[in-house]
Amino acid sequence: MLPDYSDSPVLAGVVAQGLLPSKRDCYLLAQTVLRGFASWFCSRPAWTVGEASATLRKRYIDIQESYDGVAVIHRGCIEDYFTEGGHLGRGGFGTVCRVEPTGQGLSRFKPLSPGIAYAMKRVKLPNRDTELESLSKSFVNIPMSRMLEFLQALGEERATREHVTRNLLRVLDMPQSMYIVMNLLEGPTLQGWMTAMKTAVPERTCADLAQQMLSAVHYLHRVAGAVHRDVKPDNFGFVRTVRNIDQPGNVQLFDMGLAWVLPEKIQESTATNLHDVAPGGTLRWLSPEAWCGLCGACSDVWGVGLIVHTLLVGDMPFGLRKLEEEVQVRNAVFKSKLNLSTSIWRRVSAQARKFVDQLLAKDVAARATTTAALRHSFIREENVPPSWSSRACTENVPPSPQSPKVCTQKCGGFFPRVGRRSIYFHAVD
Ligand SMILES: Nc1ncnc2c1ncn2[C@@H]1O[C@H](COP(=O)(O)OP(=O)(O)OP(=O)(O)O)[C@@H](O)[C@H]1O
Repeated sequence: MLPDYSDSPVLAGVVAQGLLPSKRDCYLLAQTVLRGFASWFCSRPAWTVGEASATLRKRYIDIQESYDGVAVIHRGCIEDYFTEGGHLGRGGFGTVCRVEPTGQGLSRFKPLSPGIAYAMKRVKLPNRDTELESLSKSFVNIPMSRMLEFLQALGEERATREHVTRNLLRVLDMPQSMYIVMNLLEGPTLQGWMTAMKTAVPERTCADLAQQMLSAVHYLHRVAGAVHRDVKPDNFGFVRTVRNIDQPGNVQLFDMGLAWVLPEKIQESTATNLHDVAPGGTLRWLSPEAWCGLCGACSDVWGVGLIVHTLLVGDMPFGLRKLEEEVQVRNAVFKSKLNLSTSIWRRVSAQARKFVDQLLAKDVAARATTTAALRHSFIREENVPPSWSSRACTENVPPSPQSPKVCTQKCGGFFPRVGRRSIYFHAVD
């Protein structure tokens, strides 16, 4: 639709006075109309639902025929199916709340069970192709069968055992929103837990958490056939409330918002392959290859490596914690060397150091695959010392300027809270 220019001052003045327009008025009028047309023409793609966005909607509509985990409803009647029971969190892409299915919800959506509370995330469906770029463009490009395999893998009970939050249902509320119904994580996020920690984590606990995180990304790569692209402590959550630092319990990987579904599931032989993807992730948690617009299974391994480094010594490598600017972070990732021989690291076992070194190899060919990492002696419990990894080093970790509340007021905070929000950004060449 063309914009309405009838309220343009030139035209309004001419019409109001009942005068014939002068040559100058005609000239101004023509200019206004031309300018209006030009701006309409330039902004046109932003007004239309792009082809890719429309394809995505159509794919979900088609898939509901063959898969119980996808359903389409119209005109905002989600409240008929779910009762909201409190806000759980908000991210850059949506809000999450606790819900329980109503009787109507239970009879309409097969994957749900009575008497169980779930987490439900509301995401705005992309209206433009530009928004789709960083979100789920891969959904549009892969064959339908792969999209279905991905959704099914996230919906299986096995996902829970492999430390991935189970996505039971995607409800498309046309045309605006999508609701993702997941198993409810009752404990804090890994970042929340780390931030509230008064002291360092025992090495054995670090190994246990590392095993769970690797198992999650391994499942996503090998069974669902996707790369997560946003592995960070904010995207792991404890299934239950944490009571014991030695055995904090099970964590699960959630937030598949940036997951990139690949045409083929990843195997050991393709675990170091890199794919050309739309850039996306969280600044300090980006792998070296992500800065070049590339991504693969190894990029998620890098994310786990950063988390394990932080768990073991209370700080991120390469001085990342203190960096704010995109260019500084990029330089640190490319130019700073991984230093595992500082005084704080000398308190950590040799196998833990080797493990971190292999996960944070900048060259993807040298970086451990998930299979190799899961077989590492650090992960195997009998080899991990039960000692505190670096108990005496709390004073070396200044409170993060980004979380003064948690770090300074509550407990002095051992772990920094850094770089929380997922972003789309343009990688520099
Ligand atoms: N299954 C769940 N159970 C309990 N809480 C959850 C669950 N999923 C998400 N949350 C809460 O909601 C918050 C936001 O969720 P999520 O990270 O998926 O949103 P996002 O928009 O993708 O965020 P980000 O910008 O960090 O990528 C989380 O930090 C967490 O606290």
